Amino acid sequence: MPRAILNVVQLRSIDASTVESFLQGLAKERQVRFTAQELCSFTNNYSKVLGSGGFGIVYEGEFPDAVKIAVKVLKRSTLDERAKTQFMAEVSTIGRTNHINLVRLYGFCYDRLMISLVYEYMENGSLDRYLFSDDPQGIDWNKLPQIALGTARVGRRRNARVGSTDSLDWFPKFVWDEYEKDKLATMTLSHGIEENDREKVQRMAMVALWCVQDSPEARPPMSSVVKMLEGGVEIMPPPKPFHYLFSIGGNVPNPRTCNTIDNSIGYGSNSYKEPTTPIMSKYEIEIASLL
Ligand SMILES: Nc1ncnc2c1ncn2[C@@H]1O[C@H](COP(=O)(O)OP(=O)(O)OP(=O)(O)O)[C@@H](O)[C@H]1O
Repeated sequence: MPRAILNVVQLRSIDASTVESFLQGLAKERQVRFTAQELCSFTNNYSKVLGSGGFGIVYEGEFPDAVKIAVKVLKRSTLDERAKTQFMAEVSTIGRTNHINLVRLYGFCYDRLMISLVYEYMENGSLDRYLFSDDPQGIDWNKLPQIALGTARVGRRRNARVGSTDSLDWFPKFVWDEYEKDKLATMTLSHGIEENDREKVQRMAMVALWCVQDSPEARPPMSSVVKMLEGGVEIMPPPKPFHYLFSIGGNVPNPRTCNTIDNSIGYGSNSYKEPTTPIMSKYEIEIASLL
């Protein structure tokens, strides 16, 4: 039978209800705004808690087509400017991000009763569970650089939570102290890191010290972080971070006079000035590359 006729026969065998349900499925896929009632039904009245974070509680749920979801209900008490900004930043990524290393945001609810974010469900929970676990079966030193690299690849901007100290935890300061004393190698040794992983660990520590510079301007863009983590470029010695910790009132290093990592890894000052909207310039997450 000629191919064209075969196609017609095959098309005819698909009945109208199949097409209708296919179209309804598509329409559903595009729904990004949900009502509080819909979320209540998807989560079976918020019956299963997956965990909680700084902004609220995360519940397990399921769309009517059985796709599993995680619904983060933002706490009313934390709905200050910071939470609202985070909400808008997250919502602004809908439809713009599709990356293997990013949890997909399916949609949101924003109404009188609640503000929530609806995410793709992660079967294995969150990364921090593995990063901070003492389980020897956890992540090894081969996997960790891959995770760091994957994370760096999805971002374009610098690590720029200016003024935020919640993630410093003083381990970075300890790492700096060791680095300054030229004792990074000893530090890796004392932490039981095996010989063949030490170079990787030291490289990651150097990149991390660049990423936690006081001044956002002094931090490398993610494209450079990727190159440094990949090992294709020499990592210049990072300037001293956390100046405010070392000397109250001390001078924050001037990024323009800091050690010019720019030249060594080939990014110029132009990349700092891309035109974006204010919300994007602060929060944009872009597909830097697909693995
Ligand atoms: N998409 C998801 N799939 C499965 N579990 C999730 C998902 N998102 C969050 N969780 C679970 O809920 C917990 C809390 O997540 P949440 O994002 O609120 O915390 P967080 O990472 O501390 O973030 P925040 O910076 O908002 O406080 C996670 O540790 C994880 O166990």
